[in-house]
Amino acid sequence: MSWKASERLMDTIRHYAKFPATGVSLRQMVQFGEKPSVGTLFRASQFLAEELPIRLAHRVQELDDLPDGLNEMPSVNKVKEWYAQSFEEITQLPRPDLTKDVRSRLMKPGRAHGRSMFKLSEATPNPSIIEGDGSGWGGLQAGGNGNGKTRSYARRYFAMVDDNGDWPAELQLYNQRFAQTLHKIKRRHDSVVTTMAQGILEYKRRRQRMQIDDTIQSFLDRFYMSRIGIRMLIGQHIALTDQSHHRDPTYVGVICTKTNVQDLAQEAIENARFVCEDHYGLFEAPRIQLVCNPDLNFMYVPGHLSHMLFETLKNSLRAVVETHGMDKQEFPVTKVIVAEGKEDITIKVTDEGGGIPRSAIPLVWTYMYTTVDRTPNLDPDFDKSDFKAPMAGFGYGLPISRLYARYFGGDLKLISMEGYGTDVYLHLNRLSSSSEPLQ
Ligand SMILES: Nc1ncnc2c1ncn2[C@@H]1O[C@H](COP(=O)(O)OP(=O)(O)OP(=O)(O)O)[C@@H](O)[C@H]1O
Repeated sequence: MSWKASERLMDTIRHYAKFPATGVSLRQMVQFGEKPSVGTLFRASQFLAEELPIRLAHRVQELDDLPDGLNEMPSVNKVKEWYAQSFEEITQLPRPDLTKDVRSRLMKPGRAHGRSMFKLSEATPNPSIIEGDGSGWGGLQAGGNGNGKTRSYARRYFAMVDDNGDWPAELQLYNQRFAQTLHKIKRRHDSVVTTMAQGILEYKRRRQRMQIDDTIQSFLDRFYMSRIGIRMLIGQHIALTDQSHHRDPTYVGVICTKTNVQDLAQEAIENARFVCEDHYGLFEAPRIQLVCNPDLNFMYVPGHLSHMLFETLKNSLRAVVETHGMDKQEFPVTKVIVAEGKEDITIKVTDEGGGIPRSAIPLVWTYMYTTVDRTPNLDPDFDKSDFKAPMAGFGYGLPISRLYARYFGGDLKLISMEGYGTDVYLHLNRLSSSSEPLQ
Protein backbone atom coordinates (compact mmCIF):
# COMPACT_ATOMS: atom_id res chain seq x y z
CA MET A 1 0.00 0.00 0.00
CA SER A 2 1.48 3.27 -1.07
CA TRP A 3 -1.05 5.66 0.46
CA LYS A 4 -0.08 7.20 3.76
CA ALA A 5 -1.78 9.90 5.80
CA SER A 6 0.21 13.15 5.88
CA GLU A 7 0.67 15.12 9.10
CA ARG A 8 -1.54 17.85 7.66
CA LEU A 9 -4.31 15.37 7.03
CA MET A 10 -3.95 14.00 10.54
CA ASP A 11 -4.34 17.54 11.89
CA THR A 12 -7.56 17.99 9.94
CA ILE A 13 -8.77 14.64 11.20
CA ARG A 14 -8.04 15.66 14.78
CA HIS A 15 -10.02 18.84 14.21
CA TYR A 16 -13.07 16.96 12.91
CA ALA A 17 -12.84 14.47 15.75
CA LYS A 18 -13.71 17.32 18.14
CA PHE A 19 -17.24 17.47 16.78
CA PRO A 20 -19.94 15.11 17.99
CA ALA A 21 -21.61 12.79 15.50
CA THR A 22 -25.25 13.50 14.72
CA GLY A 23 -27.65 10.57 14.97
CA VAL A 24 -30.16 9.80 12.26
CA SER A 25 -33.23 7.67 12.89
CA LEU A 26 -34.78 5.09 10.60
CA ARG A 27 -37.75 7.43 10.35
CA GLN A 28 -35.58 10.30 9.14
CA MET A 29 -33.96 8.01 6.62
CA VAL A 30 -37.26 7.10 4.97
CA GLN A 31 -38.51 10.66 4.73
CA PHE A 32 -36.79 11.00 1.39
CA GLY A 33 -39.50 8.93 -0.19
CA GLU A 34 -38.86 6.74 -3.17
CA LYS A 35 -37.33 9.30 -5.52
CA PRO A 36 -35.91 12.38 -3.87
CA SER A 37 -35.30 15.43 -6.09
CA VAL A 38 -31.87 16.76 -7.05
CA GLY A 39 -32.19 19.56 -4.50
CA THR A 40 -33.21 17.28 -1.63
CA LEU A 41 -30.43 14.84 -2.47
CA PHE A 42 -27.98 17.69 -2.63
CA ARG A 43 -28.95 18.78 0.87
CA ALA A 44 -28.41 15.23 2.09
CA SER A 45 -25.02 15.18 0.34
CA GLN A 46 -24.11 18.40 2.14
CA PHE A 47 -25.01 16.86 5.46
CA LEU A 48 -23.08 13.66 4.75
CA ALA A 49 -20.07 15.54 3.40
CA GLU A 50 -19.63 16.76 6.98
CA GLU A 51 -21.15 13.99 9.02
CA LEU A 52 -19.19 11.13 7.46
CA PRO A 53 -15.79 12.81 7.95
CA ILE A 54 -16.73 13.50 11.58
CA ARG A 55 -17.54 9.84 12.14
CA LEU A 56 -14.47 8.64 10.25
CA ALA A 57 -12.27 11.05 12.20
CA HIS A 58 -13.52 9.67 15.53
CA ARG A 59 -12.55 6.19 14.43
CA VAL A 60 -9.09 7.20 13.22
CA GLN A 61 -8.43 8.89 16.54
CA GLU A 62 -9.69 5.95 18.51
CA LEU A 63 -7.61 3.47 16.50
CA ASP A 64 -4.62 5.69 17.08
CA ASP A 65 -5.20 5.71 20.83
CA LEU A 66 -5.75 1.97 21.35
CA PRO A 67 -3.96 0.73 24.47
CA ASP A 68 -1.32 -1.88 25.09
CA GLY A 69 0.28 -1.77 21.66
CA LEU A 70 -2.88 -2.82 19.86
CA ASN A 71 -2.58 0.40 17.85
CA GLU A 72 0.72 -0.85 16.46
CA MET A 73 -0.55 -4.08 14.99
CA PRO A 74 -0.11 -4.04 11.19
CA SER A 75 -3.75 -4.90 10.46
CA VAL A 76 -5.03 -2.24 12.86
CA ASN A 77 -2.86 0.30 11.08
CA LYS A 78 -4.17 -0.82 7.75
CA VAL A 79 -7.75 -0.21 8.91
CA LYS A 80 -6.75 3.19 10.26
CA GLU A 81 -5.25 4.18 6.91
CA TRP A 82 -8.49 3.17 5.15
CA TYR A 83 -10.47 5.45 7.45
CA ALA A 84 -8.03 8.31 6.94
CA GLN A 85 -8.01 7.87 3.18
CA SER A 86 -11.80 7.84 3.00
CA PHE A 87 -11.86 10.94 5.19
CA GLU A 88 -9.56 12.67 2.74
CA GLU A 89 -11.56 11.66 -0.31
CA ILE A 90 -14.79 13.11 1.06
CA THR A 91 -13.31 16.33 2.36
CA GLN A 92 -11.32 16.93 -0.84
CA LEU A 93 -14.18 16.34 -3.26
CA PRO A 94 -14.57 19.58 -5.26
CA ARG A 95 -17.84 21.29 -4.45
CA PRO A 96 -19.91 23.36 -6.84
CA ASP A 97 -20.15 27.12 -6.42
CA LEU A 98 -23.73 27.93 -5.69
CA THR A 99 -25.38 31.11 -6.88
CA LYS A 100 -27.29 33.16 -4.34
CA ASP A 101 -30.53 32.12 -5.95
CA VAL A 102 -29.76 28.41 -5.75
CA ARG A 103 -28.64 28.77 -2.17
CA SER A 104 -31.86 30.40 -1.14
CA ARG A 105 -33.92 27.79 -2.98
CA LEU A 106 -32.01 25.06 -1.17
CA MET A 107 -32.99 26.74 2.05
CA LYS A 108 -36.66 27.10 1.19
CA PRO A 109 -38.73 24.23 2.48
CA GLY A 110 -40.71 22.34 -0.14
CA ARG A 111 -44.06 20.70 0.18
CA ALA A 112 -44.52 17.01 0.69
CA HIS A 113 -46.49 15.71 -2.24
CA GLY A 114 -49.87 14.73 -0.88
CA ARG A 115 -48.56 13.02 2.20
CA SER A 116 -48.15 14.28 5.66
CA MET A 117 -44.61 14.87 6.76
CA PHE A 118 -43.24 13.29 9.88
CA LYS A 119 -42.25 15.81 12.44
CA LEU A 120 -38.48 15.94 12.45
CA SER A 121 -36.30 16.25 15.42
CA GLU A 122 -33.55 18.80 15.00
CA ALA A 123 -30.04 17.56 14.45
CA THR A 124 -27.59 18.11 17.29
CA PRO A 125 -26.49 21.72 17.01
CA ASN A 126 -22.82 22.01 16.45
CA PRO A 127 -21.35 24.51 18.89
CA SER A 128 -18.25 25.18 16.81
CA ILE A 129 -20.10 26.27 13.72
CA ILE A 130 -20.67 29.98 13.29
CA GLU A 131 -23.70 31.25 11.41
CA GLY A 132 -23.59 33.28 8.29
CA ASP A 133 -20.90 32.72 5.65
CA GLY A 134 -23.50 31.98 2.99
CA SER A 135 -21.43 29.51 1.02
CA GLY A 136 -24.00 26.81 1.53
CA TRP A 137 -21.40 24.55 3.03
CA GLY A 138 -20.52 24.00 6.61
CA GLY A 139 -17.19 25.32 7.69
CA LEU A 140 -15.48 22.26 9.09
CA GLN A 141 -13.37 21.62 6.07
CA ALA A 142 -9.84 22.85 6.37
CA GLY A 143 -8.88 21.78 2.88
CA GLY A 144 -11.04 21.83 -0.25
CA ASN A 145 -12.77 25.12 -0.88
CA GLY A 146 -13.68 25.75 2.72
CA ASN A 147 -13.20 29.42 3.40
CA GLY A 148 -12.80 29.12 7.12
CA LYS A 149 -16.15 30.66 8.00
CA THR A 150 -19.05 28.53 8.97
CA ARG A 151 -22.81 28.13 9.20
CA SER A 152 -25.15 25.57 10.59
CA TYR A 153 -28.14 25.03 8.34
CA ALA A 154 -26.49 22.30 6.34
CA ARG A 155 -26.28 20.18 9.48
CA ARG A 156 -29.54 18.50 8.82
CA TYR A 157 -29.92 15.14 7.18
CA PHE A 158 -33.34 15.39 5.66
CA ALA A 159 -34.79 18.59 4.30
CA MET A 160 -37.28 18.64 1.50
CA VAL A 161 -36.45 21.68 -0.57
CA ASP A 162 -38.43 23.89 -2.92
CA ASP A 163 -38.45 22.00 -6.20
CA ASN A 164 -40.24 24.44 -8.44
CA GLY A 165 -38.07 24.81 -11.51
CA ASP A 166 -34.93 23.03 -12.65
CA TRP A 167 -31.77 22.68 -10.68
CA PRO A 168 -28.45 23.62 -12.26
CA ALA A 169 -26.61 20.73 -13.88
CA GLU A 170 -23.68 21.09 -11.45
CA LEU A 171 -25.89 19.98 -8.59
CA GLN A 172 -26.86 16.79 -10.32
CA LEU A 173 -23.25 16.22 -11.34
CA TYR A 174 -22.07 16.75 -7.79
CA ASN A 175 -24.67 14.32 -6.45
CA GLN A 176 -23.42 11.71 -8.90
CA ARG A 177 -19.78 12.28 -8.05
CA PHE A 178 -20.51 12.24 -4.35
CA ALA A 179 -22.35 8.92 -4.66
CA GLN A 180 -19.46 7.48 -6.70
CA THR A 181 -17.01 8.52 -4.00
CA LEU A 182 -19.19 6.87 -1.37
CA HIS A 183 -19.35 3.75 -3.44
CA LYS A 184 -15.59 3.54 -3.64
CA ILE A 185 -15.32 4.10 0.11
CA LYS A 186 -17.89 1.43 0.88
CA ARG A 187 -15.90 -1.08 -1.15
CA ARG A 188 -12.64 -0.08 0.51
CA HIS A 189 -14.19 -0.77 3.91
CA ASP A 190 -15.74 -4.12 2.97
CA SER A 191 -13.09 -6.13 4.75
CA VAL A 192 -12.78 -3.96 7.86
CA VAL A 193 -14.32 -6.59 10.15
CA THR A 194 -11.98 -9.39 9.11
CA THR A 195 -8.96 -7.10 9.02
CA MET A 196 -9.70 -5.86 12.55
CA ALA A 197 -10.19 -9.49 13.60
CA GLN A 198 -6.78 -10.18 12.11
CA GLY A 199 -5.38 -7.26 14.11
CA ILE A 200 -6.83 -8.70 17.32
CA LEU A 201 -5.27 -12.08 16.48
CA GLU A 202 -1.90 -10.40 15.92
CA TYR A 203 -2.27 -8.73 19.30
CA LYS A 204 -3.30 -11.92 21.07
CA ARG A 205 -0.32 -13.74 19.62
CA ARG A 206 2.12 -10.98 20.41
CA ARG A 207 0.87 -10.57 23.98
CA GLN A 208 0.12 -14.26 24.52
CA ARG A 209 -3.45 -13.47 25.55
CA MET A 210 -6.33 -15.93 25.45
CA GLN A 211 -9.14 -13.39 25.69
CA ILE A 212 -9.46 -9.68 25.11
CA ASP A 213 -10.10 -7.39 28.06
CA ASP A 214 -13.07 -5.09 28.68
CA THR A 215 -11.44 -2.00 27.19
CA ILE A 216 -10.83 -3.75 23.89
CA GLN A 217 -14.22 -5.41 23.96
CA SER A 218 -16.01 -2.09 24.39
CA PHE A 219 -13.80 -0.44 21.81
CA LEU A 220 -14.80 -3.13 19.30
CA ASP A 221 -18.47 -2.73 20.19
CA ARG A 222 -18.23 1.01 19.54
CA PHE A 223 -16.12 0.56 16.46
CA TYR A 224 -18.41 -1.98 14.79
CA MET A 225 -21.54 -0.11 15.83
CA SER A 226 -20.13 3.00 14.23
CA ARG A 227 -19.32 1.00 11.12
CA ILE A 228 -22.93 -0.15 10.88
CA GLY A 229 -24.05 3.50 11.09
CA ILE A 230 -21.57 4.73 8.51
CA ARG A 231 -22.45 1.94 6.10
CA MET A 232 -26.13 2.52 6.63
CA LEU A 233 -25.82 6.21 5.73
CA ILE A 234 -23.56 5.44 2.77
CA GLY A 235 -25.70 2.56 1.49
CA GLN A 236 -28.83 4.64 1.85
CA HIS A 237 -27.36 7.57 -0.02
CA ILE A 238 -26.02 5.47 -2.88
CA ALA A 239 -29.37 3.73 -3.29
CA LEU A 240 -31.28 7.04 -3.22
CA THR A 241 -28.97 8.61 -5.80
CA ASP A 242 -29.16 5.66 -8.16
CA GLN A 243 -32.61 6.11 -9.64
CA SER A 244 -31.69 4.60 -12.98
CA HIS A 245 -33.63 1.39 -12.64
CA HIS A 246 -37.18 0.91 -11.55
CA ARG A 247 -37.27 -0.13 -7.95
CA ASP A 248 -39.80 -1.72 -5.69
CA PRO A 249 -42.04 1.13 -4.43
CA THR A 250 -41.89 -0.20 -0.86
CA TYR A 251 -38.18 0.61 -0.75
CA VAL A 252 -36.60 3.89 0.29
CA GLY A 253 -32.93 3.35 -0.33
CA VAL A 254 -32.02 0.14 1.49
CA ILE A 255 -34.98 0.41 3.88
CA CYS A 256 -38.10 -1.55 3.11
CA THR A 257 -41.24 0.05 4.52
CA LYS A 258 -43.00 -3.32 4.31
CA THR A 259 -40.42 -5.88 5.30
CA ASN A 260 -42.26 -9.19 5.39
CA VAL A 261 -40.99 -11.16 8.36
CA GLN A 262 -42.21 -14.55 7.24
CA ASP A 263 -40.59 -14.33 3.81
CA LEU A 264 -37.28 -13.18 5.23
CA ALA A 265 -37.28 -15.79 7.98
CA GLN A 266 -38.09 -18.53 5.47
CA GLU A 267 -35.21 -17.45 3.28
CA ALA A 268 -32.81 -17.32 6.24
CA ILE A 269 -33.93 -20.82 7.27
CA GLU A 270 -33.21 -22.18 3.81
CA ASN A 271 -29.83 -20.51 3.64
CA ALA A 272 -28.78 -21.70 7.09
CA ARG A 273 -29.89 -25.27 6.33
CA PHE A 274 -28.05 -25.20 3.03
CA VAL A 275 -24.81 -24.02 4.67
CA CYS A 276 -25.25 -26.67 7.35
CA GLU A 277 -25.75 -29.50 4.83
CA ASP A 278 -22.77 -28.30 2.89
CA HIS A 279 -20.52 -27.99 5.93
CA TYR A 280 -21.32 -31.35 7.54
CA GLY A 281 -21.96 -33.20 4.30
CA LEU A 282 -25.49 -34.01 5.44
CA PHE A 283 -28.17 -35.24 3.10
CA GLU A 284 -30.66 -33.17 5.04
CA ALA A 285 -30.04 -30.52 7.70
CA PRO A 286 -32.11 -30.54 10.91
CA ARG A 287 -35.56 -29.11 10.29
CA ILE A 288 -36.68 -25.66 11.39
CA GLN A 289 -40.31 -24.85 12.05
CA LEU A 290 -41.54 -21.30 11.52
CA VAL A 291 -44.58 -19.85 13.27
CA CYS A 292 -45.34 -16.41 11.87
CA ASN A 293 -48.30 -14.36 10.69
CA PRO A 294 -47.76 -14.31 6.91
CA ASP A 295 -49.03 -10.71 6.69
CA LEU A 296 -46.66 -9.30 9.27
CA ASN A 297 -44.81 -6.37 7.65
CA PHE A 298 -42.82 -3.58 9.22
CA MET A 299 -40.29 -0.93 8.34
CA TYR A 300 -36.78 -2.30 8.56
CA VAL A 301 -33.58 -2.97 6.67
CA PRO A 302 -34.08 -6.45 5.20
CA GLY A 303 -30.32 -6.99 4.91
CA HIS A 304 -29.86 -6.49 8.66
CA LEU A 305 -32.72 -8.79 9.60
CA SER A 306 -31.49 -11.52 7.25
CA HIS A 307 -28.05 -11.29 8.75
CA MET A 308 -29.26 -11.65 12.36
CA LEU A 309 -31.61 -14.53 11.56
CA PHE A 310 -29.06 -16.37 9.49
CA GLU A 311 -26.39 -16.07 12.19
CA THR A 312 -28.62 -17.32 15.01
CA LEU A 313 -30.09 -20.15 12.94
CA LYS A 314 -26.64 -21.30 11.89
CA ASN A 315 -25.60 -21.43 15.55
CA SER A 316 -28.66 -23.51 16.42
CA LEU A 317 -28.14 -25.96 13.57
CA ARG A 318 -24.50 -26.39 14.44
CA ALA A 319 -25.37 -27.03 18.09
CA VAL A 320 -28.09 -29.52 17.16
CA VAL A 321 -25.86 -31.47 14.77
CA GLU A 322 -22.88 -31.50 17.12
CA THR A 323 -24.93 -32.48 20.17
CA HIS A 324 -26.87 -35.27 18.51
CA GLY A 325 -24.16 -36.55 16.22
CA MET A 326 -23.87 -36.26 12.48
CA ASP A 327 -25.19 -39.71 11.71
CA LYS A 328 -28.40 -39.29 13.64
CA GLN A 329 -31.42 -40.18 11.49
CA GLU A 330 -33.80 -37.65 12.97
CA PHE A 331 -32.76 -34.41 14.67
CA PRO A 332 -34.93 -32.41 17.05
CA VAL A 333 -36.71 -29.56 15.28
CA THR A 334 -35.61 -25.96 15.91
CA LYS A 335 -38.53 -23.55 16.31
CA VAL A 336 -38.74 -19.95 15.15
CA ILE A 337 -41.66 -18.10 16.71
CA VAL A 338 -42.51 -14.57 15.68
CA ALA A 339 -44.58 -12.42 18.04
CA GLU A 340 -46.12 -9.12 17.14
CA GLY A 341 -46.37 -6.49 19.83
CA LYS A 342 -47.12 -2.76 19.70
CA GLU A 343 -43.58 -1.86 20.60
CA ASP A 344 -41.52 -4.79 19.39
CA ILE A 345 -41.60 -7.63 16.99
CA THR A 346 -39.86 -10.46 18.80
CA ILE A 347 -38.42 -13.51 17.14
CA LYS A 348 -37.56 -16.45 19.35
CA VAL A 349 -35.28 -19.21 18.10
CA THR A 350 -35.52 -22.33 20.25
CA ASP A 351 -33.16 -25.22 19.73
CA GLU A 352 -32.33 -28.48 21.43
CA GLY A 353 -28.64 -28.19 20.81
CA GLY A 354 -27.49 -28.86 24.36
CA GLY A 355 -27.30 -25.24 25.52
CA ILE A 356 -24.29 -23.32 26.78
CA PRO A 357 -22.78 -23.60 30.27
CA ARG A 358 -23.75 -20.57 32.38
CA SER A 359 -20.11 -19.66 32.91
CA ALA A 360 -19.64 -19.33 29.14
CA ILE A 361 -22.63 -17.05 28.55
CA PRO A 362 -20.72 -13.75 29.02
CA LEU A 363 -18.09 -15.06 26.62
CA VAL A 364 -20.47 -15.58 23.71
CA TRP A 365 -20.79 -11.80 23.46
CA THR A 366 -17.06 -11.24 23.27
CA TYR A 367 -15.33 -10.98 19.93
CA MET A 368 -13.17 -13.90 18.97
CA TYR A 369 -14.88 -16.33 21.34
CA THR A 370 -15.80 -19.49 19.51
CA THR A 371 -15.92 -23.18 20.28
CA VAL A 372 -14.79 -23.97 16.76
CA ASP A 373 -11.42 -25.70 17.14
CA ARG A 374 -9.66 -24.06 14.28
CA THR A 375 -10.58 -20.54 13.33
CA PRO A 376 -10.71 -20.54 9.54
CA ASN A 377 -8.08 -18.61 7.67
CA LEU A 378 -8.84 -14.95 7.66
CA ASP A 379 -9.14 -14.41 3.98
CA PRO A 380 -9.33 -10.66 3.42
CA ASP A 381 -11.86 -11.21 0.63
CA PHE A 382 -14.11 -13.24 2.86
CA ASP A 383 -16.57 -10.54 3.80
CA LYS A 384 -16.59 -8.67 0.51
CA SER A 385 -20.32 -8.95 0.71
CA ASP A 386 -21.74 -7.63 3.95
CA PHE A 387 -23.88 -10.54 4.83
CA LYS A 388 -22.04 -13.71 4.02
CA ALA A 389 -20.41 -16.03 6.49
CA PRO A 390 -19.21 -19.62 6.68
CA MET A 391 -20.75 -22.09 9.11
CA ALA A 392 -18.86 -20.84 12.14
CA GLY A 393 -15.47 -19.84 13.23
CA PHE A 394 -14.62 -16.29 14.21
CA GLY A 395 -16.87 -15.84 17.18
CA TYR A 396 -18.33 -12.68 15.63
CA GLY A 397 -21.82 -13.95 14.79
CA LEU A 398 -23.57 -13.12 18.06
CA PRO A 399 -21.88 -9.86 19.07
CA ILE A 400 -22.27 -8.35 15.60
CA SER A 401 -25.90 -9.49 15.33
CA ARG A 402 -26.63 -7.85 18.67
CA LEU A 403 -25.16 -4.59 17.36
CA TYR A 404 -27.42 -4.76 14.31
CA ALA A 405 -30.41 -5.28 16.61
CA ARG A 406 -29.40 -2.42 18.89
CA TYR A 407 -28.64 -0.07 16.04
CA PHE A 408 -32.37 0.48 15.46
CA GLY A 409 -33.37 0.28 19.11
CA GLY A 410 -33.81 -3.49 19.42
CA ASP A 411 -31.81 -6.13 21.26
CA LEU A 412 -30.62 -9.72 21.14
CA LYS A 413 -30.78 -11.95 24.21
CA LEU A 414 -29.80 -15.49 24.87
CA ILE A 415 -31.01 -17.89 27.53
CA SER A 416 -29.63 -21.36 27.81
CA MET A 417 -30.53 -24.56 29.57
CA GLU A 418 -27.30 -26.43 29.75
CA GLY A 419 -27.86 -30.05 28.82
CA TYR A 420 -30.92 -29.25 26.75
CA GLY A 421 -30.94 -26.23 24.46
CA THR A 422 -30.85 -22.49 23.87
CA ASP A 423 -33.44 -19.77 23.33
CA VAL A 424 -32.40 -16.66 21.46
CA TYR A 425 -34.71 -13.64 21.58
CA LEU A 426 -34.40 -11.10 18.83
CA HIS A 427 -36.30 -7.91 19.69
CA LEU A 428 -36.93 -5.53 16.83
CA ASN A 429 -38.23 -2.13 17.69
CA ARG A 430 -41.10 -1.23 15.39
CA LEU A 431 -41.49 2.39 16.39
CA SER A 432 -38.14 3.11 14.78
CA SER A 433 -37.99 6.70 15.88
CA SER A 434 -35.06 6.06 18.16
CA SER A 435 -31.90 7.73 17.01
CA GLU A 436 -28.71 5.90 16.22
CA PRO A 437 -26.64 4.88 19.21
CA LEU A 438 -23.56 7.08 19.02
CA GLN A 439 -20.66 7.10 21.40
N1 LIG B 1 -27.69 -21.97 19.88
C1 LIG B 1 -26.53 -22.27 20.44
N2 LIG B 1 -26.35 -23.42 21.13
C2 LIG B 1 -25.15 -23.72 21.69
N3 LIG B 1 -24.06 -22.94 21.63
C3 LIG B 1 -24.16 -21.78 20.97
C4 LIG B 1 -25.39 -21.38 20.35
N4 LIG B 1 -25.19 -20.16 19.79
C5 LIG B 1 -23.90 -19.83 20.04
N5 LIG B 1 -23.28 -20.78 20.75
C6 LIG B 1 -21.87 -20.78 21.21
O1 LIG B 1 -21.39 -19.43 21.20
C7 LIG B 1 -20.19 -19.37 20.42
C8 LIG B 1 -20.11 -18.00 19.76
O2 LIG B 1 -21.10 -17.88 18.78
P1 LIG B 1 -20.91 -16.85 17.59
O3 LIG B 1 -22.10 -16.94 16.70
O4 LIG B 1 -20.60 -15.51 18.16
O5 LIG B 1 -19.58 -17.36 16.88
P2 LIG B 1 -19.32 -18.66 16.01
O6 LIG B 1 -20.64 -19.24 15.56
O7 LIG B 1 -18.42 -19.56 16.76
O8 LIG B 1 -18.53 -18.05 14.79
P3 LIG B 1 -19.07 -17.02 13.65
O9 LIG B 1 -18.28 -15.77 13.82
O10 LIG B 1 -18.79 -17.68 12.37
O11 LIG B 1 -20.54 -16.82 13.91
C9 LIG B 1 -20.25 -20.54 19.47
O12 LIG B 1 -18.97 -20.95 19.08
C10 LIG B 1 -20.96 -21.59 20.32
O13 LIG B 1 -20.05 -22.25 21.16
